Amino acid sequence: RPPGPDSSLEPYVQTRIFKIIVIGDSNVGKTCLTFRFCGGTFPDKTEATIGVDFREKTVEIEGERIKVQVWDTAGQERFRKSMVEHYYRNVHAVVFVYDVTKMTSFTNLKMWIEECNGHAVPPLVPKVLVGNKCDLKDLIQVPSSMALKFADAHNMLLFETSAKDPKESQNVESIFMCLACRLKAQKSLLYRDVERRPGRAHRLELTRDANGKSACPC
Ligand SMILES: Nc1nc2c(ncn2[C@@H]2O[C@H](COP(=O)(O)OP(=O)(O)OP(=O)(O)O)[C@@H](O)[C@H]2O)c(=O)[nH]1
Ligand SMILES: [Mg+2]
Repeated sequence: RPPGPDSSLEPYVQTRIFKIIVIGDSNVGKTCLTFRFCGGTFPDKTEATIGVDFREKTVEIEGERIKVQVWDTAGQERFRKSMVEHYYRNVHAVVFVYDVTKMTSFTNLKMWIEECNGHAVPPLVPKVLVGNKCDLKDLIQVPSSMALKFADAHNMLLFETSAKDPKESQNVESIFMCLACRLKAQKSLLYRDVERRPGRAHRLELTRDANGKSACPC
């Protein structure tokens, strides 16, 4: 049967892209965490990131394919200064990382949050806190209770992870999946899509409704 007028009502499937930036001191493990999420492995050797490295992974949430675009940023000031504006432009979510074995990487979070706030990131943009290198149990300097208090005060979820330990890979996955779920649930992104592509919003909405209940892991 040739396609009739009804074919225009078929749900329009478009892969949405969520831009998630990973921020924090140099050496806390941002590159390793993003590698673990996007590639599934722990890199043997890393160099300090210069500017930004992009990694991405397509995930499926409630039947919708979503491209999670991870921006692995540089922690060293000299490698990031010309890039900062690009990091924060149209960002959908922010991951702040510290190293549980290095107190200064935790106390510096204040500075990273200030930088983020200084770039007019809307309050609706979800932010999470990640304490990395939990496999180094004997070297822990930042107690969970302290990190939790900080996360609460800043309205963020806390994830304690290890990019290195394969047994923790599920935890690393849940950082990004949790954010992707929250973003998917946010109507504002839908409206942003509407602005860019007039006429297609209705079909996107149909896709959402058809998928029923949330499969969010958090
Ligand atoms: N034990 C342990 N080491 C880790 C872990 N994650 C990263 N590392 C090590 O920490 C060092 C720094 O990791 P990177 O991922 O390059 O750090 P970064 O935050 O990207 O650093 P910049 O790019 O300079 O901002 C490397 O030697 C990693 O092997 C972890 O979960 N456990
Ligand atoms: Mg790096």
